[in-house]
Amino acid sequence: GTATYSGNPFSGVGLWANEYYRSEVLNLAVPQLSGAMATAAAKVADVPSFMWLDTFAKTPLMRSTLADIRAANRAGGNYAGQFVVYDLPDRDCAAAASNGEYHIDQNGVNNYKNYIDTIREIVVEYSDIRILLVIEPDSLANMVTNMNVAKCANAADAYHECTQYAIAQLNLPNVAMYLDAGHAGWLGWTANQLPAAQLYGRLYAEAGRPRALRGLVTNVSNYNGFRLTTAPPYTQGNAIFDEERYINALGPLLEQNGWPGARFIVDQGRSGRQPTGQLEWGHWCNALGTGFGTRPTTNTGNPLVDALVWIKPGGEADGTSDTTADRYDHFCGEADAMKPAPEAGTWFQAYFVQLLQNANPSFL
Ligand SMILES: O=[N+]([O-])c1ccc(O[C@@H]2O[C@H](CO)[C@@H](O[C@@H]3O[C@H](CO)[C@@H](O[C@@H]4O[C@H](CO)[C@@H](O)[C@H](O)[C@H]4O)[C@H](O)[C@H]3O)[C@H](O)[C@H]2O)cc1
Ligand SMILES: [Mg+2]
Repeated sequence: GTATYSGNPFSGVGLWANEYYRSEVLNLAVPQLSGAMATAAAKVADVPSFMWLDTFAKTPLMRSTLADIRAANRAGGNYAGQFVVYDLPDRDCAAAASNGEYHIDQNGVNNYKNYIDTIREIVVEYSDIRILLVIEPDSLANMVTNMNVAKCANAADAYHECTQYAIAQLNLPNVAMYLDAGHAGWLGWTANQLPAAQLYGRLYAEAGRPRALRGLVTNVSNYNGFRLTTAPPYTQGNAIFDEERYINALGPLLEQNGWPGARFIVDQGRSGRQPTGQLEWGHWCNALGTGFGTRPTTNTGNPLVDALVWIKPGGEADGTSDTTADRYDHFCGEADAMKPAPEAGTWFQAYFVQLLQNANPSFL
């Protein structure tokens, strides 16, 4: 069947447009639009994107999505599922907007292991389907650059233990995993490249070079171009001003630091407009001047890059702009952050409209 694979796990399968995002677009976005915008918006629902398992309560959605895919494959399809594993204890340790349900000082590591065990059960139940996994956005990248942040330093051991547990438990024949590696404006800085390569290489070796661990994913929930000819102004003279340059720099360092053959996928869901409206490269929250980007494809033009994909579902907020909220992060209050914005992960209609208006290729 489609499940087992060799080489690029994105080759030879169709990607699935899951019902969760389809429902947001068709039931939340489209009814607020009319005419050509409504017609264009409905097309977005057909673009395959990753489903975020950002709470334990959403794990049943993984099962229902895989049941949909099984039915489609039985009817002649050849679809794979795409999911984001995202529930570390003390999650998003350098920010506030996406803090999660589990806490290290409240049995968080054991809760996380139960979350992973649940996902493993579902993967085994659907061993007839190829399952493409992004593992824990923002976690390891924070271990590279934010050990000066108390919450990150305190979370380091738990992040390491939980990541190794996830890799081991999800190392299954129908799975391909990509570990989060920030983006060009994060780990692409010269000072960060080698420490990043050493951290990922060590993880890969410690994990025993698991077959299902295919490589790294970049630009999750960020807005960088994949292949630009002009450096955006906010890239501050960094020679690594797009994701391809970052990957071409990191790939060889991984080869030299214990991870030969690592491959990459890149989030392009919100990268269609370059330069974006960001005033600073580090302003990650609800950035102005962005658009839906390249539709998911394996036609990347780079042997290190398995696919360009949509990981952060465009239209779901990055964080609330309500300064009185528990999870308020000052980055969501910046001049280049769209306001008013709802809590991370909830529907942000004005942002969806911005992405649709600026989409490249256009949906209009
Ligand atoms: O001129 N120079 O030579 C020079 C050298 C070094 C410099 O330092 C670098 O500056 C960079 C900023 O330019 C920093 O990158 C930012 O780091 C933040 C985390 O700390 C990231 O935030 C995350 O973003 C995620 C979505 O991507 C959110 O989901 C998540 O919640 C959120 O926490 C930003 O993206 C990312 O852009 C680097 O760490 C820092 O090392 C700077 C200049
Ligand atoms: Mg985030």
